Amino acid sequence: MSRSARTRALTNIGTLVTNDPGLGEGVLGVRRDAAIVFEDGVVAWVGNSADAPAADAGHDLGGRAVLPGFVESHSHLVFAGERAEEFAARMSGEKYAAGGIRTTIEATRAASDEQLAANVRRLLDESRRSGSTTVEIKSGYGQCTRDELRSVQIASRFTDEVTLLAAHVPPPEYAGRADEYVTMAVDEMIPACAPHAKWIDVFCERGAFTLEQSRAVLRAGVAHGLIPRVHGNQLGEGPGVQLAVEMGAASVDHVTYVNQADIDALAGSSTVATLLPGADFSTRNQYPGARALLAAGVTVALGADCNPGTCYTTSLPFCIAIAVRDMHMTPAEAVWAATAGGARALQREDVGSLRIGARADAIALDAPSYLHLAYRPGVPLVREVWKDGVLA
Ligand SMILES: N=CN[C@@H](CCC(=O)O)C(=O)O
Ligand SMILES: [Zn+2]
Repeated sequence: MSRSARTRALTNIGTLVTNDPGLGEGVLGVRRDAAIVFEDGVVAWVGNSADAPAADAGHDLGGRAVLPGFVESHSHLVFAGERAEEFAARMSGEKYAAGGIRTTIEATRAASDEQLAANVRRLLDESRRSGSTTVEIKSGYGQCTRDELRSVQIASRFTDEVTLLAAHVPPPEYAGRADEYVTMAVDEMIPACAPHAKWIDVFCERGAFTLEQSRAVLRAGVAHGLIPRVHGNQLGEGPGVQLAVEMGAASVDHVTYVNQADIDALAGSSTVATLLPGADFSTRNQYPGARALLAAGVTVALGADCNPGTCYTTSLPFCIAIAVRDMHMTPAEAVWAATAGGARALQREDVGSLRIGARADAIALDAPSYLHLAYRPGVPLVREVWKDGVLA
């Protein structure tokens, strides 16, 4: 199939997930025996395979499933080194503590720009192979102006969804002086980095930053044109969810330990709850209460949260399998959360669905239905990935 074809028809699709209820059944807008046509990088036509219009290039899916590409709304790809020993110790009973982040700060500061960029490229390629076509990338392993600045600059070479994680954990030179670190971040780091980012993020958690410190960081980001998102309620109950709602954050991520007031606040807000079950898996944490959030009407996204500490996977299919098996989400809820949910968390309307006019970002599975993503855990089912209508 030519890469320069203007129109491409994908025919003989066994199950097509559109995420447009107007195009098919249920919230996933599922159609059987379907076809889809991409034109100039966007979705131009969806219908029955037998009715597919002529196109410059054709692709027979042989009954396989086609879905929107996954929208990964939470990843920490700018780092050096790894922490396999820390993981092994956890599996022998050690508890995860935010302080482990400092090991990666040290390695990241010591790495060259080229090494950091090569690591981002490697992980993005891995992520693409498991079906992610839009990926948010956070900084957060620099924690000083020089290293946060180069982190967001490197991230911005690869994605428009760059997050300045200005306050991840106080770095070693600010040990016991988190307030002073926040003052530095507000006065110096955020103004320097903001032109290279879209989002501002903070780790509001015991062992990281308090409510007041986190609020100050988010406010400084907003003052420099960034949109807030929050890491919160990962390791215990805390103020992260409420802060996210107060700030009108796009998402609050982790949301593992919440009370009814947190759920109610989220339900009455536009803040997405982004659940990261891979992190709970790799830290032997409890899983988030997805059913309670969904029952309250909260918008739920799923992210893979690739990072060297809590979760060294880029695989959203793996997270979908956990969400279904252990968090009791239905396969349809989990697939929606990893596609349309991720798009909501990034405030994007052009990705996360295959409605007419959406970006032609799609994946084909080596399976007849999206159900197999949970039914066949650990199997590399993503066979083809189209980005902007072109086979990647
Ligand atoms: N929770 C904070 N940040 C990362 C973990 C970072 C690390 O341990 O290196 C997360 O999303 O899980
Ligand atoms: Zn994170």
